[in-house]
Amino acid sequence: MRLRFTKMHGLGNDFVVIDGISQKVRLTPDKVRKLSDRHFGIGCDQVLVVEVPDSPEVDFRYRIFNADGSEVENCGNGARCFARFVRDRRLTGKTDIRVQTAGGLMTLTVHEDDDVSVNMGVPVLAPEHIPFTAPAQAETYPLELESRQLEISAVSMGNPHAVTLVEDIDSAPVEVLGPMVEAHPRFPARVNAGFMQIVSPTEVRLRVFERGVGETLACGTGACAAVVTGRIRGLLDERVSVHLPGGKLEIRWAGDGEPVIMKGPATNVFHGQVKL
Ligand SMILES: N[C@@H](CCC[C@H](N)C(=O)O)C(=O)O
Repeated sequence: MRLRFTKMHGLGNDFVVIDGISQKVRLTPDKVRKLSDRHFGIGCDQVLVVEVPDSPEVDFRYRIFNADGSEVENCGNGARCFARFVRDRRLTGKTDIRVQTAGGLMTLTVHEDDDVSVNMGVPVLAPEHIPFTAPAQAETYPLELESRQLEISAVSMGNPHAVTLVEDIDSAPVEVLGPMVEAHPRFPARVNAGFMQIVSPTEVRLRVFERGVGETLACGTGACAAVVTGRIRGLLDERVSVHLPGGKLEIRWAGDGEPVIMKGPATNVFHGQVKL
């Protein structure tokens, strides 16, 4: 099977994006791992597949696969790249695009400057829906690791996130704690592990150890989750700049019951064909 693809990235969180409308795409976890491999494949954090939606009320469905082959519910940077992909390939002429993912519906807006805004939906805090094992919903939860206890906040942005506050993001042991949090038994579907340094009420620094990938240069849903948890803890304002290793995202959250809005870039790298 030969597939046309586009390599894209959102702040260095990189994707192989495949048009599953004009070509037949049958991905297995093994094929996703091959495409994602940085030595023997194209290399990416996630593979995204654009498909015809189930309902005429939305414009597209897009599916998200982590580099380890697992299919997941949501991807913020991927959503922005998806929006640019369907516009650039003229799969739609709309500037407001409605898309269905395994995590729910999203609306994306492509701006004149090519940045994309995404309505990421209302964050979910009920532990059983994250999913996270806890006796009751709380702002923070103690999480026992082998060597120490962390104080985490937990939220779903369609996909699960645990966020820990750190003093200094540069020296935070993300590569050690990240895998322990990701695989913690209290997160039955595993979890994306974010580490956030608060710089001011309008500015944070963030590193994310992503479920199914490892540490990435940026995580869109992770940035939304970090701002939601920081707001709930009374540490952040409504509009926050999130500085990730790969660049900056603007996140807005008005609070309880409101959707999170994310704005940032989406970049084409190259087009190609691959034999699977
Ligand atoms: N990079 C993404 C998140 C991708 C999915 C995540 N690894 C998961 O397993 O939930 C983003 O920008 O949000």
